[in-house]
Amino acid sequence: MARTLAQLRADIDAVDRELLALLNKRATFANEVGEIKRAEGSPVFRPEREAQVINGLQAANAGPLKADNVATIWREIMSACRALEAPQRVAYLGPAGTFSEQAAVQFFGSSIEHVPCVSFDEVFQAASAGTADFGVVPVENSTEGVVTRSLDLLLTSPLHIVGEISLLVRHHLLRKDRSLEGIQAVLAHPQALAQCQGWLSKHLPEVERRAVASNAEGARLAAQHPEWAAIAGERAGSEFGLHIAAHAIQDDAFNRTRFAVLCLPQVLAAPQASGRDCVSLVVSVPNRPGAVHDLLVPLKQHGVSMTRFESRPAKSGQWEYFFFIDVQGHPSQPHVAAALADLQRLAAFYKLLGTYPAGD
Ligand SMILES: O=C(O)C(=O)C[C@]1(C(=O)O)C=C[C@@H](O)C=C1
Repeated sequence: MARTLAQLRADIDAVDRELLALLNKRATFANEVGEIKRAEGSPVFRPEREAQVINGLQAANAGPLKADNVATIWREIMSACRALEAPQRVAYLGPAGTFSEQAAVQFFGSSIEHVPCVSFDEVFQAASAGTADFGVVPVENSTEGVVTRSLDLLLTSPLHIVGEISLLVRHHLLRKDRSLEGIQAVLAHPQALAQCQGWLSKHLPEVERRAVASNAEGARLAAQHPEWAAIAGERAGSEFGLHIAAHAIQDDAFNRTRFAVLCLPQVLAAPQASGRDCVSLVVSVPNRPGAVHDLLVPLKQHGVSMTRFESRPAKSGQWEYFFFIDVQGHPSQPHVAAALADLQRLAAFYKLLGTYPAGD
């Protein structure tokens, strides 16, 4: 005979008690791991280990839970266990409600100490000076291309990249009012204004577009000025009590932003190989014909795939460029190590930005 709702709920309660006991048992082990790490002076956060745990569980998952849900649940479990070992302070472009905050929480789980900053420069500063253990900054958007300030800061910063996360970015027009009537200015971060320019030109062609330090800052101001609207995500809307006057106004429905997770090498050295890794580097070449082509030859020769190639002016006034390159693999793999060594030999300037488990 089929069980009743009350019986099923009693069964769920019993399973929850078992899960709770098991989770606490797991947390006790993590605490012990924390003691060993403290004695060794080794880092608490081990992204490659977390990636292995999640990949292993997804492979073993018999369902009906979906693989994505397994990842989300264990990311939170490991976040809570990590916080017991030592709280991890994470800097990002604030205030509360930004996509950067969402990226930080999605990457580290919600058991972190938030360090909201007013600019990307301040995020780099916080993580370099030790006010935060990690920094999270956007590096690339699928509509607008690279986030130039982040790349410029990476070039000279002592921080290195230890992880990446990509978010689907949906921008809404947020306002005290639900209508588009009487809007005098639209406030957002310049990146968001650029990502929504098609919609703005069509629906609010006469309205001033005002750049502010972050989308959440725009939302905060729009909450105080009913004649202003902000472009931001849902998180910022609920944070500041705004309505969505127009939904998903970004020009590209699949608009994504990739964030880099940064820290000092003393906080966390390059993560070990997770099985699906990425290496980011920046190089420059002498200003002569064929130099860029020559630079890429070692990658082909050693069978290393390049997933990104971006140029930034070197600001020397000489039409010289820095090239930001991502390749697949880990330097512990001989073909990757050989390609990187050749690249380093050919480049006038070479800086390894980081080696980390590849994001989604
Ligand atoms: O295995 C470790 O090093 C742990 O500290 C345990 C644990 C986990 O909860 O599984 C927690 C934090 C680390 O980032 C990796 C994994």
